[in-house]
Amino acid sequence: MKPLGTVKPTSHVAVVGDLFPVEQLELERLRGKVVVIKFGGHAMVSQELKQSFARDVVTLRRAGLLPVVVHGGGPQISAMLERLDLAVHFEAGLRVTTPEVMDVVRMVLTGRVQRELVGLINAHGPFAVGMSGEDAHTMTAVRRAAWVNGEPVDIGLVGEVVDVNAETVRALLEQDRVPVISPVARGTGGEVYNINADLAAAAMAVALDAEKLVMLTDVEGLYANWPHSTEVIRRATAEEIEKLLPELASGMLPKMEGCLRAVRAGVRSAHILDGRVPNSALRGIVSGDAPGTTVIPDQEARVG
Ligand SMILES: Nc1ncnc2c1ncn2[C@@H]1O[C@H](COP(=O)(O)OP(=O)(O)O)[C@@H](O)[C@H]1O
Ligand SMILES: CC(=O)N[C@@H](CCC(=O)OP(=O)(O)O)C(=O)O
Repeated sequence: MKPLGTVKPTSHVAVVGDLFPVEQLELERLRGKVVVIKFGGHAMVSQELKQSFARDVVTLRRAGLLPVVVHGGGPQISAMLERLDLAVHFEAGLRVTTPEVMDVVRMVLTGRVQRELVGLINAHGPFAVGMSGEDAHTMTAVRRAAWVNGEPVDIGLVGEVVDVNAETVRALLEQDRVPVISPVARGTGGEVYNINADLAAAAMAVALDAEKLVMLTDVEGLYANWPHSTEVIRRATAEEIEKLLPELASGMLPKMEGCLRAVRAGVRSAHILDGRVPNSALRGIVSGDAPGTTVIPDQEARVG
């Protein structure tokens, strides 16, 4: 198989010229490397932000990086469930997913959110190809519980990714495409599972041996002692995040678990970025000192 690093960079777009020299250097360093970008549903708050995200992805691709998008859509699923008079219920940040809810999850994620992002990216050229984790056995999952106060709670058709077949994604990258992946997975018996998008992005980053995993959300980063304070933890090791996990609530729990798993499994760094800020994906990826929260492997902290 052709190494992914041989994909030729195409021409830069204007915004690359606006980067600081140190950012240009980082962009150069990341050429041919995979960056997995998780675009959270809470960061998709306006058309301008979605368009800015799409432009960033195309800029990265044109600069020779290999961006892979894993999208969320939690608020969009909840809005549709409410319209359909179906219950919206989470346990430890994971949606309780009945078979009826699963139909809505699949419909909203793959049929709507993914289609919209693909359309926005492709306004710049034929880059994006949408796919679901179900396609070509890309993500295989087993049913999982949520852990609440140390006890397992049944949350229905929610899966844990146990295998990623990244060949289809790699083939798309080799063709200069940008894969846009919905967090839905297939079970070994053909059943369909709802996967938290942060954990799906982390599994994809590990399988693709990504250089960076970035997660765009609706806060500046991981707050210490939230909700009492909004002081952002700027940098933490995997070990430090592991200690914090039991204190974390709602959507931040799977996000930090995803960052932890990714850096423990070889991804060089994981970042929580404020997706409400235009160009946050591009700036966060090329900045030497990314805004938000950066999670690094334990050994890196010992070295540096
Ligand atoms: N320690 C924390 N720091 C920051 N946000 C937190 C923290 N704990 C919980 N949260 C919540 O997590 C939310 C982000 O997760 P989530 O709602 O799942 O967003 P997304 O759709 O981007 O995945 C924040 O809006 C905030 O309400
Ligand atoms: C199991 C589980 O909770 N799945 C999520 C999938 C979407 C998601 O994670 O979207 P965000 O990243 O926007 O939160 C859900 O149903 O909301």
